[in-house]
Amino acid sequence: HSVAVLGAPFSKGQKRRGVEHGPKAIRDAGLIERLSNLDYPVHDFGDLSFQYLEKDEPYMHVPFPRTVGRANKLLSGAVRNAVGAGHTTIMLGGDHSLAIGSVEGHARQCPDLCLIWVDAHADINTPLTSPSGNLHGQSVAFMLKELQNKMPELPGFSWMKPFLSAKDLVYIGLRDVDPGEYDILKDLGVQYFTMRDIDRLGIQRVMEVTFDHLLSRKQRPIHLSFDIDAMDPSLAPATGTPVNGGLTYREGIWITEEIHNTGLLSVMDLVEVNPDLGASREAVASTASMAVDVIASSLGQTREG
Ligand SMILES: N[C@](CCCC[B-](O)(O)O)(CCN1CCCCC1)C(=O)O
Ligand SMILES: [Mn+2]
Ligand SMILES: [Mn+2]
Repeated sequence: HSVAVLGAPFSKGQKRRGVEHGPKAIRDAGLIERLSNLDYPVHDFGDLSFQYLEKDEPYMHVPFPRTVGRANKLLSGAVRNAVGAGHTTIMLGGDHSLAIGSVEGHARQCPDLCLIWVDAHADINTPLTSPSGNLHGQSVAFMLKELQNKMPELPGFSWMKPFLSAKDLVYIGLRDVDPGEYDILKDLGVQYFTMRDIDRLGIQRVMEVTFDHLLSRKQRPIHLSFDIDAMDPSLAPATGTPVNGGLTYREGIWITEEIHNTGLLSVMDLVEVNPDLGASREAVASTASMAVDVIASSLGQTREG
């Protein structure tokens, strides 16, 4: 079937400028050409245009709630339409707050989806536990039904309600988890693999256990939300919250090859590429190239020809 590419140039889920240029950096690294070499039609939907609301006072210590909420409402509709049209959909961020709209829109079309979150961070703070207030560190908390009694009514988010169960989520690559997030992960019994777990088990076993956890009872659509900061900063330096000790190139590509081989990938986010944060043009180019390799591998590019 066909692939849709959707650019989401948005940055208000966090405070560092530049991540809104992520989609352009990934495209400039040759994404469309690389996908066209694979054997299905590619539809580039271009970039969404987001409204930046001028009057958008913080709620508690959460900045830009209305702007982030509105952006995700728009993105939700776009992803829902792309999936509904039969496309495997690639959302290019932009910061990780965009996963709220991407996964929500996907879930409206595919309510039985499961979510694989590849990231150095859990992004599961509530507004009450968040150390920064930044919504890119809270995306998963907005999705989970089990957390709705812990979530305040944020202005800008009345268009959605939680839609995901904790058992339908697996994390891979965690290495910078806040205390409040750790408590939530333990309380909810979320399945997660830290970089230490990957060192102990190896990435092949991690993927076997991930698919057993998510797919053994029944096959269903996969939403892959891939934060480029899951990769080691030596491979993806141009990102807002780099953390040492990340995935090797081969671990990252093993993850995406195995997800492709399930035949169940339905929507993928590739977020947090910030071309303004590379120390050199080479650093930006290697980060964007890493993003293209992750996406192409998720869509069937192989290392064996
Ligand atoms: N957990 C953090 C980082 C969120 C990163 C979002 B992502 O994954 O999309 O890039 C805070 C991390 N931590 C705060 C204390 C000092 C060290 C960093 C937060 O701000 O919630
Ligand atoms: Mn993230
Ligand atoms: Mn991250």
